[in-house]
Amino acid sequence: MQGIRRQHVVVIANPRAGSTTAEYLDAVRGVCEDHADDVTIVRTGYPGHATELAKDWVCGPTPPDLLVSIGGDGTLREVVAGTADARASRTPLAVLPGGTANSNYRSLWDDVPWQKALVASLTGEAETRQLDLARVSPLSRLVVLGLSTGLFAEATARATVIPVAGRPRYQRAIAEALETYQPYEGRVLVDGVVVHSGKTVVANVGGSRYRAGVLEMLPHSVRDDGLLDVCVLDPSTPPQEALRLMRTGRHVQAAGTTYAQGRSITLERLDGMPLHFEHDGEVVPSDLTSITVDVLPHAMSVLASHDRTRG
Ligand SMILES: Nc1ncnc2c1ncn2[C@@H]1O[C@H](COP(=O)(O)OP(=O)(O)OP(=O)(O)O)[C@@H](O)[C@H]1O
Repeated sequence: MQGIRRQHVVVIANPRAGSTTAEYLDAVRGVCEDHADDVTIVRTGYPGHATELAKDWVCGPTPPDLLVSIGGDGTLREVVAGTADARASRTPLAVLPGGTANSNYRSLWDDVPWQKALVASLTGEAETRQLDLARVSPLSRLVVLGLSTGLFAEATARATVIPVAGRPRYQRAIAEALETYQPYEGRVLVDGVVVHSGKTVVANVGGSRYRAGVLEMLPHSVRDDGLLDVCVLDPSTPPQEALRLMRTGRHVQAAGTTYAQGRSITLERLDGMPLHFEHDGEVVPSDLTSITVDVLPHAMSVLASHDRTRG
């Protein structure tokens, strides 16, 4: 497999994502042209466009032999939504960073320089992994990276108006959210069994070990084990301290942390107020007080590093 040459590479790029610039896309084109006969770069024009483009390319008359997603975690979710139903196409998918948090990129490539990931994807040196996805019901939304409630949902909503580039934007958003945030009365069930009941600072289901690019929220998560990981924090450990520990995954040993794995995770808010949540970095408006996240085992085929440390 090593040293193959691609015939046609299609790059779907979100020019509105946090770090996708014209110069970056020119550089990507240059690297692709060293290893492929034909390179097409298509830019998204509106939210949801990446799903349409991905579906059209992989289901069309001339599918590429490599599809590349450039943008952040939201862009990748849109690309996967377009290709997951068309898996018969078997078009390999490569992920490059181009967003703000780029948590998927970190999880797949351990943040190596993008050139290394791209060359490995072009030449066949990368490993193909069949990652688990998840679906949120009753909304029927596909989740790639992970889903969270409480503090993280609040911070994600704030992040859109914070004029700071890159991962520090989410750090700032979380710090701001902490100033006014109140834990909610919640319950979490894993495969029908209650694992948490009471004050809830944040519940995170995934997916990726990382959220916001730097918080190792799910340090035990393996993305192709057919299971979802869930981590819930209550206020026993002050959230500021829990977030500090989370940078190295040590929050799982802290007081008030619940960590579990299963195929179906139900998140509830018990005080009658809507359960605010985000997934893949996008806040989902809804009046629901309860949602269930079900694993879709091995539903996403993606190229990744052989050398990643874990997950
Ligand atoms: N041409 C466009 N104009 C406006 N929005 C767009 C356009 N194309 C895509 N989008 C939207 O941009 C949003 C943000 O993209 P994305 O999440 O990839 O970047 P990010 O927020 O910078 O990165 P991350 O999710 O890694 O923090 C997506 O929700 C997508 O729907």
